[in-house]
Amino acid sequence: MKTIARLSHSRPLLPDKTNPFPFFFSSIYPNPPHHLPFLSLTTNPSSTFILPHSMASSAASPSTFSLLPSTSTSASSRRQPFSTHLSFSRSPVALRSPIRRLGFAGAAADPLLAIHVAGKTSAVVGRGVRGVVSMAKKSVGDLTEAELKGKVVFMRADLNVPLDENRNITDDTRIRAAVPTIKHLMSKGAKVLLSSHLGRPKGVTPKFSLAPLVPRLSELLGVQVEKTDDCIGPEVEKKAAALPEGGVLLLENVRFYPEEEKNDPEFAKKLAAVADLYVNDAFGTAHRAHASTEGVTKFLKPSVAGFLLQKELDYLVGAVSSPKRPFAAIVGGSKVSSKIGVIESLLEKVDILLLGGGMIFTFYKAQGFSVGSSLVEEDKLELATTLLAQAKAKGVSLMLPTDVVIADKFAPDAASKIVPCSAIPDGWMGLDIGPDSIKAFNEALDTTKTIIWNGPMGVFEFDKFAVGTEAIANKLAELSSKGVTTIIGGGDSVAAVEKVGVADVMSHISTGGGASLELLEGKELPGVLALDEAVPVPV
Ligand SMILES: Nc1ncnc2c1ncn2[C@@H]1O[C@H](COP(=O)(O)OP(=O)(O)OP(=O)(O)O)[C@@H](O)[C@H]1O
Ligand SMILES: O=C(O)[C@H](O)COP(=O)(O)O
Repeated sequence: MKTIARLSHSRPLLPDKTNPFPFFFSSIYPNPPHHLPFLSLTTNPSSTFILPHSMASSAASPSTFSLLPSTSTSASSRRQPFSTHLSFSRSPVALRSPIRRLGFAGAAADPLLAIHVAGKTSAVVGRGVRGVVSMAKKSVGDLTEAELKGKVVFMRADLNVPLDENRNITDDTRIRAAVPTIKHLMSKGAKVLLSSHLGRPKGVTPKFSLAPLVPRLSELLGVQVEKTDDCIGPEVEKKAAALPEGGVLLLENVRFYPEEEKNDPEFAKKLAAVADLYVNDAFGTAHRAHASTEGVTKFLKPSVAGFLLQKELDYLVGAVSSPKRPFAAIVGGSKVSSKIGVIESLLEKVDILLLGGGMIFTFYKAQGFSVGSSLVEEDKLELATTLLAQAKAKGVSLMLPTDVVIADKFAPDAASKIVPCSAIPDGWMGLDIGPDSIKAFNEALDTTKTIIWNGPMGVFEFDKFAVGTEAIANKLAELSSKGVTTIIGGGDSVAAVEKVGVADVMSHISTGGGASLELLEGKELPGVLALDEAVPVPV
């Protein structure tokens, strides 16, 4: 990960397979990675946001916003392809109030930051900012050795990894991501009860057992991990009592009990029964108010955030709340309906919004274009028009692709051609963004300092229609190496980035699909909210 290379720790902190986030062993980030949004931003409240010359000049001209076709309703004017030039109707100075660029001091001004975790407020101390208090969550890194040594820690991780038909792990990312927190606890002499769900079982279902994870966990942790056949009850009590300091006990799938997802307090109490304290590192499940993510905090004190949870929030909340600007979001995927909340929320934050994937055809149709047999959500046409108007009103440069790759059927071997987005023939469907759009998107991205990407640009599962998605992945990789903060938000976009082989280059790849979406929508995550507050730090 390139982020690591930039650290200025006095000791080498290089990532390896067992420790992808070595800098999180530092409890208060003495020298956090400088490209994290909250750290690279100025703390001078009177500073002026300066746009590159070309943008600043267009900023002076609000009327140049023209990413949409002419508002004329005449058929001929409507059939012109979209113009996609960039423009900013905001005044550069008024882009964001200064407080938004104050890193974690912005917590008081931005509710999103109120759910942040501890460990970095010191980064802005003494830089001329006064009277603002960070409302952060307590981190496992804040606990002293005395608070951990010999203590039984109930640690919730998201070890929901994909398994093949032979129950071999096909992607161990989530296991590796949990390792730094587990190792930290081990090194402090804690006894770790590791809890997770796998899949969505209805009752006890052997194929959803966590047993296949034991060898890989043991290998990554360098100790023999023991496993129980249950997650509560006498077996857990007995094995927990026999656990040595630094030992790890993997509890069976917590969702074998329906009480887990019901957040049943009695069940939460049983989960907590043998533990002294709680660490939540399950970012991927933090949007669920379940017994092991939320309920258990009522019975265990302290209840703190693990390093992975902390890192996810650092990037996803930090980037959205206090981005280095210009800040762009790329939103793709199949449906507008699944991304409405994300788009609406991002319109409040970003300077540039690029839309791709299946959802664009709903926007085209809303503008009066014929879209052939492309994916369209008829009941979202009005919404699409509203979103375009909202973008315009907020001065966000919203870009839709100007050309698309169309196919005669939804299949990997379909016949295909490139057409302007206004000229999709009947019987053809758009399955990718075209080369002109890729060029325009790349040019827009070249101007940015922070990029969040959620959702593929096309049907990337078919090689023929993966060009747009792969081009964006490569562009983000290139920009990452130039210091742009690049954040990939879960699910298919992560799969695409991995397919291209550039995952390691990105600033942050989220381990949470649903959780990262909810966070980007501005929703509060119950698994984070339930954790203890850090001691307020005046900054
Ligand atoms: N033009 C298109 N027509 C139909 N389906 C498309 C098109 N472009 C992309 N898709 C499909 O969209 C799916 C992803 O959409 P979805 O809304 O699930 O995104 P997502 O999974 O939420 O993204 P992420 O996981 O990154 O958040 C992919 O399977 C892809 O094939
Ligand atoms: O895979 C995920 O997104 C998380 O593990 C959460 O799983 P869930 O959607 O089944 O709650």
